[in-house]
Formats: sequence, structure tokens, C-alpha cells
Amino acid sequence: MAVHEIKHPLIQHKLGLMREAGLSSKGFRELASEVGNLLTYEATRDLATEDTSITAWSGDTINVERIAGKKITVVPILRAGLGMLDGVMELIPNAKISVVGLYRDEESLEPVAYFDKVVKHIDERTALIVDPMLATGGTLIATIDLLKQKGCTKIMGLFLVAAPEGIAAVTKIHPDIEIFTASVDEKLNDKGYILPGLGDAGDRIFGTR
Ligand SMILES: O=P(O)(O)OC[C@H]1O[C@H](OP(=O)(O)OP(=O)(O)O)[C@H](O)[C@@H]1O
Ligand SMILES: O=c1cc[nH]c(=O)[nH]1
Ligand SMILES: [Mg+2]
Repeated sequence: MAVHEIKHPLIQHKLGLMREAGLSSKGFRELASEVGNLLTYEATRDLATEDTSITAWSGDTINVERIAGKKITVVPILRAGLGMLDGVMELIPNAKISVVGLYRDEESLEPVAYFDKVVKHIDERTALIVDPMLATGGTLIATIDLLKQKGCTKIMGLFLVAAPEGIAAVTKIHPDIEIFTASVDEKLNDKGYILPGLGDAGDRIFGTR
């Protein structure tokens, strides 16, 4: 699996602010969206473009570049993925959205699926999964399984923070996907939380701590 840890100063600054325990839910949500936006910029860097002929302001016919071929479906994983969604959609406003709902059982750490509404013809689209946290990798593996079962062949993921253990687990099963993250952190603790991490991202975004 290709892992891109984006060391851009804006991303690192914003992620550092998010690590502060005293940050408000409003502040955390705003920063999650902003980092989501910046990660989207990086993840779309290699999208293919094609020349399109247009009439310019001068009346001349000129060629401009347009995104070519496969289009994108953004896949926010409920709940916490919603916190990054606005920032992602700001850059790719015409992307279709495929919502997937999974939570991680607090005892077993196994993902529990409870919702999915995926766009039609997903086989013709690149899926851009959006979730703040990649911890054990169980949630991401289950999401990729679901997307592949529905015919999706090109899958990328955006994560604020990823744990080495989760990256290794996903790589074993789905080596063909590509992820973009603001940080590959140190490790998981004995409860499956990422260290130094962000804590429970869903609770911090929704204020349910
Ligand atoms: O890699 P994993 O070990 O599977 O953990 C990662 C998942 O845990 C969090 O969601 P959570 O289960 O807290 O659900 P929520 O978004 O509803 O809070 C997070 O947003 C990921 O979806
Ligand atoms: O550190 C973690 C791990 C899983 N889910 C979270 O929200 N945070
Ligand atoms: Mg949560």
C-alpha cells in the first residue's frame, strides 16, 4: 500500500493545534475540515487531465485542461468522517458522495457496519475514503471490502492520523490502495487508541465526550 505522509507546514501546524487536549469541539471540527481540504489537494495531484477546446474571452478557440476519465466518489465513514467532508467537497464539489456507516466495538475493536448508500456505477469512479483515524485498520479493511464487492477498483483514503499497526494490517489484505495522511503516528495503546493521536475523533467532532 502506498502511504503518503504529507509534511506540508500548513498541515503540520493545523494537526499540532488538533493535538491540544483543551481545543474546543468547534475548533477541532474546523481544523479537521481544513486538513481534509489540504489532504484532498495532495491526493488529487496526479489526476489525469485532457485538453478541451473552448471559446475564450477574446473569441479565440483555445485548449484548456479538464479532469479526464474516471470521476470521484467521496466516501465519508460515519460518524467521524463527516468532520472532514466539507473541506474535501470544497475542492471537488461535483464529486458524488457514498456514505458508509461503521463503528468500532469498544471491547473487541472489531468494526460493526450499520449503513451504506453507495453511488451507482461505482466501478467507473475512484473512491476517496475519508476518515480522521486509521487505528487497527479494521474499519478501513471493511470499507474497502464493501467498495470492492460493489465493483470499485481504484481506492484512495484520507486520514488525519494513521497508526503503523493499521497500515500493516491494511497492506496485508489490500496492498493496491493508496492513502494520504497528515501523520503516521507512533503506535496504538492497549485500548486501540493512537498515540500520540487525537483521542476519540468522533467524540471531539460531535461534542459527545
Ligand atoms: O482502525 P480502527 O481500529 O477500525 O478504528 C478507526 C475507526 O474508529 C473511529 O470511529 P469510531 O468507531 O469511533 O466511530 P464514530 O466515528 O462513530 O465515532 C474512526 O473514525 C475510524 O472509523
Ligand atoms: O485513536 C483513535 C482510534 C480509533 N478511533 C479514534 O477516534 N481514535
Ligand atoms: Mg468514535
